[in-house]
Amino acid sequence: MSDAPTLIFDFDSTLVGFETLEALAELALEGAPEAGAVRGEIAALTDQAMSGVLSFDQALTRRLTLLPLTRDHVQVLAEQAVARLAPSVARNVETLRAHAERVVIVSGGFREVIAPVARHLGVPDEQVLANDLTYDDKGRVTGVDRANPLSADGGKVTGIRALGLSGTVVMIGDGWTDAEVRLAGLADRFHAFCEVVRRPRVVEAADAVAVSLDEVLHAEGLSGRWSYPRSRIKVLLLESVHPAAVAALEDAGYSVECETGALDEDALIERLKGVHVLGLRSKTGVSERVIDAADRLMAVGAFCIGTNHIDLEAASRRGIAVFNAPYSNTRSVVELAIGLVITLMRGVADRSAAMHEGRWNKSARGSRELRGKTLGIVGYGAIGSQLSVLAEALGMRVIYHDLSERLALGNARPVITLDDLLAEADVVSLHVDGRAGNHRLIGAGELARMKPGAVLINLSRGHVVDIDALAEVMRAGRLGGAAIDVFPEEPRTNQDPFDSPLRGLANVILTPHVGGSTEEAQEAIGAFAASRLLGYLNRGDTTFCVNLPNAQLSDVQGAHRLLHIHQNQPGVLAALNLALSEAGLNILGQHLKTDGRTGYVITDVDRDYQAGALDVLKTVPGTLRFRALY
Ligand SMILES: NC(=O)c1ccc[n+]([C@@H]2O[C@H](COP(=O)([O-])OP(=O)(O)OC[C@H]3O[C@@H](n4cnc5c(N)ncnc54)[C@H](O)[C@@H]3O)[C@@H](O)[C@H]2O)c1
Ligand SMILES: O=C(O)[C@H](O)COP(=O)(O)O
Repeated sequence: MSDAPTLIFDFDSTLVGFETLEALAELALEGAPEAGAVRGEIAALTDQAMSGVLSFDQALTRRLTLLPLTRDHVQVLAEQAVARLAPSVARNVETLRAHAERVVIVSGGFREVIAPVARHLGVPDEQVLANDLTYDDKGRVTGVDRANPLSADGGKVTGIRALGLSGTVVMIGDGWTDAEVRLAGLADRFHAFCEVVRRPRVVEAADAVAVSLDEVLHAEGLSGRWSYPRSRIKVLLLESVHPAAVAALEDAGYSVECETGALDEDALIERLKGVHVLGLRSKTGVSERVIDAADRLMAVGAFCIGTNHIDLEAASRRGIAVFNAPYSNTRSVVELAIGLVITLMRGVADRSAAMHEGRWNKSARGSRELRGKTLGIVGYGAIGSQLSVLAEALGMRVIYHDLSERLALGNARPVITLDDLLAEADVVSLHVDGRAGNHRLIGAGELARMKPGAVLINLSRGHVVDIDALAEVMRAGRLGGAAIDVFPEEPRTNQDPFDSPLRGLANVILTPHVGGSTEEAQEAIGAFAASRLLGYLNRGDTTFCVNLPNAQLSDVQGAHRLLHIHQNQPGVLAALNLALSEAGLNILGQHLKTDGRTGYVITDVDRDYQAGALDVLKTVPGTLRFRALY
């Protein structure tokens, strides 16, 4: 520990995510009519002091004068302080505790607010340099103890100098007074800490810029909670992935960038440079070319059910894990399917359109109840089987056809062939997956086999129905109606035009791929897919991964975790363990999961090994990807 650096932390906007005086202003001015204006003045004074354009002493005095502060306000903030640590500090508490004897907190803020945080981190009292508030006999704040050097300009420099620190000293903070410690020669390095606030003048004066504590710990050779600073792991989310996902990934410390629309192949290749994790929905294709061009990609999150637009084989070959959200929008699709059955069987869409054009057409002709009618479900997976339950509850008879053996729910009845289903159903609803073999599963021949007047619904994938053939059948009036939500070619963004031979046809409902687009579903997908990605990034957990062997893993405890993805070929595990043993690593636990093409070995090892010992694992024949977590 003796050659470890001393870390000097600023408090406000560094260890915690707030500025003390601004937070106290919130408490002291609650409900006051002038609150907004006073808070604004305080924030401006803080900023001027932290950027070095106003002296610290002046800023402190003027801010205290503006506030009717009491001991109670200070105590309330003190009680909140530990819960308001900056995110990267909160996740590195253990590391800071382990290093606490070489941690100093220096702040122009107040000891009463800092003390609980210092205690939480195990930092001894004598290593906390801060101002002491003074009170009158009614508990009102009168100012700060002027005998304390921290109350004056240059107070941090004076306080740190008085400590007489030896060895390497590292200053970490967001303000100009922190930069001054380095400029006074009292620190060997200054990290401008920008997780909470970024001040250009401070950044310019810094030796390094850190958007998280992970970065600082990594740069200073102190093991943080993770092997690689999370903020350097770039996540790119396309197609307006729900903010819940953005928040979850950012809260965990990763750097997230978002785009609203989908990207074409060339644009995606360009945009993926340096990206570790890609998130998308159904519109962005991830081809083999994209996978091969990606220089850092380790995981793809499909924030939807379908993964047919991602080359899973190519991803497996590169050891890139692909996740989806298989159940989060199931119910939304089913509800829309039910709505479409009723809407088609009553001709609601055309009647509504006529009314909007000023035409009144009251008639029962062609309108039918769904009670007692036969619903034919093609693809009895998650959506198909859920639809079966709801349709029966509405009085429909349900038959289904699936390539695999599926449990019949309620009174639903399996039929062996698609043709049998088409011949019997009044409503045909398609819920097959997007595999290539389902291309034009419903073409002219299948449409001809449907009962005259029956209706067709496609909420699965656009390539499943031959759209030209369907348009012809609808024009000929052979079918009663059709509702199509998915198309062979779909616009990438809401600004792009849409065209289809189905436009303008009677009792044909066209929806812009919104089967799963409900607020509930999108939020659930955002949370679920982000949790899968985080499980993989943080623990190596591959539960619900669609292209690599699934391994459910707990957090790494007291060990380093080595994740090795390889081609499933004989001898890899033996070679890996030989390499581990030759590198002097002590295995604490090991799992091997394989599927037809890939193997995944998770090895927890004792933390006591030589730096560089792990490099040899990348050379084990068959290795596709290797990473270490600690
Ligand atoms: N419109 C939307 O917004 C939307 C939303 C969610 C899902 N989807 C799509 O809905 C479809 C179904 O989703 P899911 O979650 O139920 O999938 P799933 O994988 O649970 O079920 C698909 C079922 O189809 C069966 N199947 C595949 N090909 C078949 C064929 N040719 N004949 C008969 N059965 C076949 C499979 O065996 C499986 O049981 C997928 O294509 C998915 O991408 C669309
Ligand atoms: O696969 C899915 O879940 C659906 O097709 C929904 O896709 P979307 O996220 O692009 O709406």
